[in-house]
Amino acid sequence: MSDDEADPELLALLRQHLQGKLTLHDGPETGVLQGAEYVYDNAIDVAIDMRACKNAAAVIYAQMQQKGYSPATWAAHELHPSRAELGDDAMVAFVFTMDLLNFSFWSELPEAERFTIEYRGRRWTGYWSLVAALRRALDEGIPITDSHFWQDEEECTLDVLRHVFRSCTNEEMPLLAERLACLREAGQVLYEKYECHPANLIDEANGSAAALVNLLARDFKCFRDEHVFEGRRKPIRILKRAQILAADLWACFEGEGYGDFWDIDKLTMFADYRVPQILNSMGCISYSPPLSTAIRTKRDIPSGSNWEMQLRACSIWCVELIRREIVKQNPDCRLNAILIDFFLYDTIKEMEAAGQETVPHHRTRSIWY
Ligand SMILES: Nc1nc2c(c(CN[C@H]3C=C[C@H](O)[C@@H]3O)cn2[C@@H]2O[C@H](COP(=O)(O)O)[C@@H](O)[C@H]2O)c(=O)[nH]1
Repeated sequence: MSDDEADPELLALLRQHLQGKLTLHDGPETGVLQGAEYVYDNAIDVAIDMRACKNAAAVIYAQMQQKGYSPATWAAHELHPSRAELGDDAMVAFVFTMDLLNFSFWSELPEAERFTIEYRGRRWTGYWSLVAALRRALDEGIPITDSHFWQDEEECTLDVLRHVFRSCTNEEMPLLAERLACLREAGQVLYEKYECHPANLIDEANGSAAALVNLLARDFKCFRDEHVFEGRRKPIRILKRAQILAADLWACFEGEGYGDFWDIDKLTMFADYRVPQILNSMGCISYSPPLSTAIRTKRDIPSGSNWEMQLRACSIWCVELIRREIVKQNPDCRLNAILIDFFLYDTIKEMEAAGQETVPHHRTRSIWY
């Protein structure tokens, strides 16, 4: 075919698109948003306040504009390593390891006694303690981001992991044995299916964030964050760490190379224990009296329970409604659920640091978030 003859198949696709018959954004779906809406439609303990969401949309958008929120915000955090520092493949391995273990840092101990990592002369807690511990391990020559190491039962032992995550207080990192199990499983799957390199997983997703999320949920039990809701045959997919892994890659590679996903806007908010907290403090979601009491008295809310599923799924749906409201109020804006989520997480952490938390976050201990 000479250069000036267009490919008939391409012409047919173009014709369908122009006739509105083909949304070029077809492609893999994760099903997370649909499941979140289903739970919201059947929730009785969590409600969404549309007026508060409209107000929140305006406030969030204004502050995100003012702070210039963009994928580059990720690398702006002083503790996140940069691509330049690590190189692309080591950066992928770091982000993969980080989001494999990115769960359950909360503690009931006072600030001075809770699990804390000392690194570069500072004390890091919560999510940042994970980032600090991984960087400290690499500085110490421990190959904590190498999947061969994860599989080596002589080298990568629970005691070595205790050393990697040693606290400068008496409290051990929560769920340490579970974290070792995640590393072991991921090492095994990467060995069996992806020649030991997470970068091969990204290549397999072929530029689709939804496909990457689905591959993670399909091949790794420890990423398969899905739970039965009210006996429904199909489990509800939340996939928080699988989604935040795709989002962190997109952000740290600023949408290029290993972070280049054509469907990145399909990802939803990451249902953790911090964003529901700020949504509740902004009045966007509210709780039934029993659930509200359970959260305010810091009672354990079991993983996969009806209350917990409502909390997580309604938060996902609430952020989607805020996102739609932001787009309605600012038609040309390019914000997606990821950047709104990152902003909400960072904001509640600033509020926590300033002692301005008005409601506690909910207490669920699990490997999912
Ligand atoms: N939804 C959502 N959840 C997030 C994050 C992050 C950090 N992301 C960084 C990357 C870009 C952003 O700008 C952030 O700087 C951690 N988490 C989750 O929160 C919990 C940790 O809470 P705490 O113990 O208080 O630090 C735990 O479940 C963890 O998985 C986020 O962004 N969104």
